[in-house]
Amino acid sequence: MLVVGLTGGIATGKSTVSQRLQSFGLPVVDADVIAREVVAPGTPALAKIVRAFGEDILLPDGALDRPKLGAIVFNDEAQRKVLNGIVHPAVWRAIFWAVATNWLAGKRICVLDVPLLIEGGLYKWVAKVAVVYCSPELQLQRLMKRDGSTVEAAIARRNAQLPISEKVAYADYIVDNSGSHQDLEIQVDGLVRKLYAETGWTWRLSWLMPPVGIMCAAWVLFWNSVKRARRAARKKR
Ligand SMILES: CC(C)(COP(=O)(O)OP(=O)(O)OC[C@H]1O[C@@H](n2cnc3c(N)ncnc32)[C@H](O)[C@@H]1O)[C@@H](O)C(=O)NCCC(=O)NCCS
Ligand SMILES: Nc1ncnc2c1ncn2[C@@H]1O[C@H](COP(=O)(O)OP(=O)(O)OP(=O)(O)O)[C@@H](O)[C@H]1O
Repeated sequence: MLVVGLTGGIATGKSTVSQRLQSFGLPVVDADVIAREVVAPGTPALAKIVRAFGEDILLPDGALDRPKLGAIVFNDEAQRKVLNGIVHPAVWRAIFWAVATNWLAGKRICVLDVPLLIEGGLYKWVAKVAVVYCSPELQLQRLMKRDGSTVEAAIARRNAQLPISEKVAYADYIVDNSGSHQDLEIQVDGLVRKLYAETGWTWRLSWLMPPVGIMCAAWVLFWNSVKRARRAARKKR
């Protein structure tokens, strides 16, 4: 399976690209969605956030007050590091399991949509890196329009990441999103063709993965039951 890291700067168009990739049937693992799931009410990560940032960081219904936490961490690097230290390990773990699941399901390609792919070092673990690019000025305009944010808030968010001009240095593929939505679609279609060409012939063996996965799971269950039986026998003696 070809694992592709999809990244870019904030609001350069990753989600728009990943929607198009999904329309071709490619599985996309979205780190932003995972980052929300791992801080849902009742999770260990949310408890740690409350310990670090105080009870005030929760809404009356117990959910995380995201705008409030955003206002803190996007204006204070030290606080952002604290939050990243809590949330990122859980996100990386969930991404690992999502990749493993797609692999066992015999998928030919798996795309990881991760805003902090470069900053977090995950780019070292993927076969190919695709960077969605647009100029910093256009990025700012799109960010303000999408989030209805002030120029100061948008700049603070943009500055919390490696500049897009530095991210492109890590790219195997650059998706230039400086034009219209239609221009972007043409580029993504080209990217999909290149990715399929990259998978070579080995993916043809991927139909083996589901039965192998089932056999592995059966083996784990069997081995656990053997261990349980041995423990029970030892207790009797
Ligand atoms: C600070 C939080 C609560 C703000 O939530 P909010 O709903 O306003 O933003 P959302 O999560 O939708 O993120 C929007 C974009 O901001 C950027 N961003 C988010 N977190 C970070 C961060 N820690 N550092 C730099 N950029 C970030 C990404 O480009 C992301 O796509 C939230 O972003 C968060 O929990 N961030 C830490 C987890 C993280 O790093 N997520 C990114 C994927 S790993
Ligand atoms: N080619 C384009 N022309 C005009 N607007 C665009 C274009 N591509 C994306 N946009 C808009 O720009 C905004 C940001 O795009 P998108 O949400 O896909 O970015 P993102 O990189 O996923 O952002 P984030 O890092 O916050 O997750 C959205 O409102 C989107 O509709």
